Amino acid sequence: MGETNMEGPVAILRSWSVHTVAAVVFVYVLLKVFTRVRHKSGRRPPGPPSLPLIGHLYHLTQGLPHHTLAKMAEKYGSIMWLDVGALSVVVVSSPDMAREILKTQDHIFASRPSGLTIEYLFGQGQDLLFCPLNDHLRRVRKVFSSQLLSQQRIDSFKDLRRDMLFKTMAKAFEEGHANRYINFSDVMHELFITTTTAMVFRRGAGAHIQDFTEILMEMSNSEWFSIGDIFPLLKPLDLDGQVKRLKMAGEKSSKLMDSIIDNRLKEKTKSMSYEEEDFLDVLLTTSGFTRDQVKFLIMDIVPAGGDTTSGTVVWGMTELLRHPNIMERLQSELDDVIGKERMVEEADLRNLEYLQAVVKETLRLHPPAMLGVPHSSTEATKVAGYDIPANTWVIVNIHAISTDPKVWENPLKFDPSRFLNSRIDVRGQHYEILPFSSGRRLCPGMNLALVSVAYTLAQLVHACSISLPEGLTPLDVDVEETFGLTVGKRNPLNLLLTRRLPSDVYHKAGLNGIGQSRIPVDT
Ligand code: HEM
Repeated sequence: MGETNMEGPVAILRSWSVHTVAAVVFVYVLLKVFTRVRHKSGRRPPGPPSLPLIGHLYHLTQGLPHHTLAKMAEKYGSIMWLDVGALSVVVVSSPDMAREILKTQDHIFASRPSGLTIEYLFGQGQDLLFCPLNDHLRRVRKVFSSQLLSQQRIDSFKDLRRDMLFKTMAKAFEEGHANRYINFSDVMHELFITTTTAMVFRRGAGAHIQDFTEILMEMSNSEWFSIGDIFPLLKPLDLDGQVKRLKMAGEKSSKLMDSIIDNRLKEKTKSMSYEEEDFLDVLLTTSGFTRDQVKFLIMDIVPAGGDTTSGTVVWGMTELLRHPNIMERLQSELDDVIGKERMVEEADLRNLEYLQAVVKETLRLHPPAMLGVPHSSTEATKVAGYDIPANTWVIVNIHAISTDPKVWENPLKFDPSRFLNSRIDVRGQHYEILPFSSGRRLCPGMNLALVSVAYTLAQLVHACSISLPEGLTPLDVDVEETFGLTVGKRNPLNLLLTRRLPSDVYHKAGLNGIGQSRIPVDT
């Protein structure tokens, strides 16, 4: 997902007219009264001093929010209270607090806040990502785990993942052969968006990929919250133009999805085998989903699965290039287990212990969703002795937890060996590291993501010689971040990829020479 403009609301505040200011003062007075009533009952968690009207919004616009909030937690504690306009937000930053939210009181905190993005793009949460805690959520999650993202289904896309990666590698070799560097972040982004889209529409997506990608870009430029969410009484004024933008994106995506669904329904799909079914087939044949719900669910999958996975591969490669000794150790493991006479297959992954440690360490230091996805409380409750009202937003600072010096030795050091012979895993059972979160909202794409990241990194490190642009050393590879719905690498990672294995190995694997890989799907 793209970079979110966290300064948006602040820029808008600067450009308000006299009428707007009058409206704001009115709202402020109302809010003051409202806040007093709201705060009267109960003991709130500690938090920094807040500014009139905007509350703590100011703090969230300073620097990268996951770092800012982690710093604030050092001062105010592992459970903090923030007022962002009319929104009440609790931020938790320790394994114990995460366990309380995601396990002990998961039945209360597993809902989602509402907001304009959710209202206009996802039919008030009829998708999965933004669905509140209700029967629809339980039903959708069941379909995702038992059918859409079951292990059997993930395996059925094995050849697709391999062919897409081979196609990408063939193109990169062609560039490498001509001594041209590739922008690795862009190449991985394209690989995972196209692979995920191809899983959704295995057949007939080609003509729509461009339109689909444009809509996704518009969606990923949306903010979690807009002026209308922060100050609900200003919603009708649409000061940041968010409602207009979201309405347009919603209509565009609905039209596109209608034409794709109409075409699909015209096809005869009855004789199809399990291996040929794509996500769209599964959703259309699962009884009980309305056409709109199918559309919203499809619009969840590509953004949720594409940028997170590609971002993890980019961060993994970045860290390997910064640490040549770790890269060498991984290469030796691959050469020992696979040899140099064939390419990596997904079945090999379980035998690659150091590779798995590299993936875990990458997800510890660079979880793509550093602040997860906001949860919301369905009823008033107590956490650590503090009173948390119903409808409070809850943010789990995944980054703060997995770099907490009380939990991790040398927390900022990239050191995969900390996971060798360790019982700690990234699958939501250990609250010290929660890249996929935990509990009722645990990422349903976790198994797919883990196999995709491990396979891609293994294949690239084993089958490619990877060089930095001339004159650059490992010390020049930076880890500067952007903040958005996912946290990406700010500066491009330019790389030269050439072949590392004997030529006939690529030929035997179907990676037919330079730039001539077979193209398996109609994308
Ligand atoms: C490295 C890759 C990935 C990471 C780190 C990741 C992480 C996350 C996180 C932190 C959440 C929020 C959980 C919560 O609210 O507590 C989430 C939700 C979700 N993810 Fe992933 N994800 C990844 C890949 C994927 C993939 C490949 C898919 C699907 C193809 C996917 C689909 C979803 C969906 C649909 C949700 C919403 C679940 C719900 O609200 O109940 N994710 N993911």
